[in-house]
Amino acid sequence: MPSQKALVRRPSPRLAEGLVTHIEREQVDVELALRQWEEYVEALRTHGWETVEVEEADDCPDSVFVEDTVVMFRNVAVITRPGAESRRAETAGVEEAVARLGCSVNWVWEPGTLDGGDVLKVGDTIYVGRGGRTNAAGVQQLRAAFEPLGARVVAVPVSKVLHLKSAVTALPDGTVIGHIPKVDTPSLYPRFLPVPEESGGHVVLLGGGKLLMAASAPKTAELLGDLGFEPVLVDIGEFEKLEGCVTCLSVRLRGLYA
Ligand SMILES: NC(=O)NCCC[C@H](N)C(=O)O
Repeated sequence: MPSQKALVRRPSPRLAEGLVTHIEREQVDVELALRQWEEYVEALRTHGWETVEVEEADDCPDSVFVEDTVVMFRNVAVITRPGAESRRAETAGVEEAVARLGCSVNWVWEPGTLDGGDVLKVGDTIYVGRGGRTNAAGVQQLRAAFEPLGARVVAVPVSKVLHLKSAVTALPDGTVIGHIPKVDTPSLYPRFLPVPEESGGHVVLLGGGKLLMAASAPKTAELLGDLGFEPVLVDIGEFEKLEGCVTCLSVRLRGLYA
């Protein structure tokens, strides 16, 4: 069976100070967040993923959103240069973790900025959101890293939400899903399915037809269940207060050369 590892990172005690850009700040309950994180990790494990914890970064409030710090394609990890300066210190621990797992490591360099939340892979197509956190140089550097490996990098504008994957993700059959009011250009995707809730646009593919989704999207879970998928719901309410989604709490590594 191919290696199925997922990187996760325990929330910082300073989580409540995490960045908020597009929504009103609400008080975060750090203890509840920790319990929600543990349940999220448990859901990954239950569905066949070996979780690997990146060393905690207690001084980085947003470090739990580990997806933003690294982008994987096959065995190659691109360590990002997060668009928010306050998040740049998060990358060192992630770099160490992926190197230890045997990944080939590459980097986004100044003046490039890129957040992993802006990168959506659908087969060999890599959509990259050009928005508040990812700039044109970041997009170019991602192209340079992954196109020689056989990927097609497609840049898409993001203006309504924090990251591309705050707007859209993809089902196992490649259909892109999103809540229309939050999606800049749905016509960019060859197959697009509108969903009734904003957080319904976020799915983590667990394998087979199983989809890890936020409990805040019950109508979308019903819609996708009715299409023959198996939603697995987790409550990530404390992370949603900081513009986090199910996708951003892990990085799945499927192409490890090990
Ligand atoms: N990929 C993601 O959706 N990441 C969420 C990051 C939330 C964090 N508070 C931030 O603003 O960077």
